[in-house]
Amino acid sequence: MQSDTSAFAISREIDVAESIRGFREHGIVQIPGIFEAGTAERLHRCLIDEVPWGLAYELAGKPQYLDSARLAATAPEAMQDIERQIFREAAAGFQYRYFNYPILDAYLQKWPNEVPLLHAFLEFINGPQWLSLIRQVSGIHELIKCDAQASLYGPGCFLHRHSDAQSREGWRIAYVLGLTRSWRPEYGGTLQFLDDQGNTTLGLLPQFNTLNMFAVPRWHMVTHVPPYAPAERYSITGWLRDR
Ligand SMILES: O=C(O)CCC(=O)C(=O)O
Ligand SMILES: [Fe+2]
Repeated sequence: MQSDTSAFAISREIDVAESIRGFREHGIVQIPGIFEAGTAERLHRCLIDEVPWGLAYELAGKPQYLDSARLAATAPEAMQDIERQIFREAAAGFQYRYFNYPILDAYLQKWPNEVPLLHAFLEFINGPQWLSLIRQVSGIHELIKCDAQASLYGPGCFLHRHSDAQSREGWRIAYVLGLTRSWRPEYGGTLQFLDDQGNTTLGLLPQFNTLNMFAVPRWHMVTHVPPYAPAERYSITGWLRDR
């Protein structure tokens, strides 16, 4: 831990009591205006300008990652092949396709194209201020750490229904820090919660400087972004863990 985390300021205007009530009642809560405006702005600009996005998807149940260098070096025909495989598996079962930057992996493995602001952010959300806010809102006092990835959903991106059931890894809460401006429901990218029958129980539109957090396991997905969407859905997401 050695980054400068002073770039990050949690808003003093959060309605903590209302957030506690919401989480207790629904296991899901949305906190608008979570950071001071300058913090959100800086993170947003970083995602737009500085992140070397790679492509995340699965093949035969195994996570795949084409990092930004390999993505740029993959010939169009080879890329079409990959996209066909992604679609084939999407039609048959679980699949996802979105751009991401795995902040924790990059941090631990000291990636050469590291993004210093995101590494500082990872340290900040593992610091006392952030963890105590999340413990307070969730009532889960055993939370000890938090991982993070930056994600970008543009046209053709989606994340199929899953529940984040990884209690052996210590996953207790999933969070999504929305850093998306001017989104419309027609652009997809909605974080949908589902019941056991697959009915949508709640859909959250991408927002700017808004924190979604929910107890896991719980069925959820990110809806497909159509080819005509003129915007990109940016967020930082991860899980809060008790081990
Ligand atoms: O981006 C989102 O809204 C949710 C992401 C998610 O569910 C996941 O990464 O497991
Ligand atoms: Fe998830």
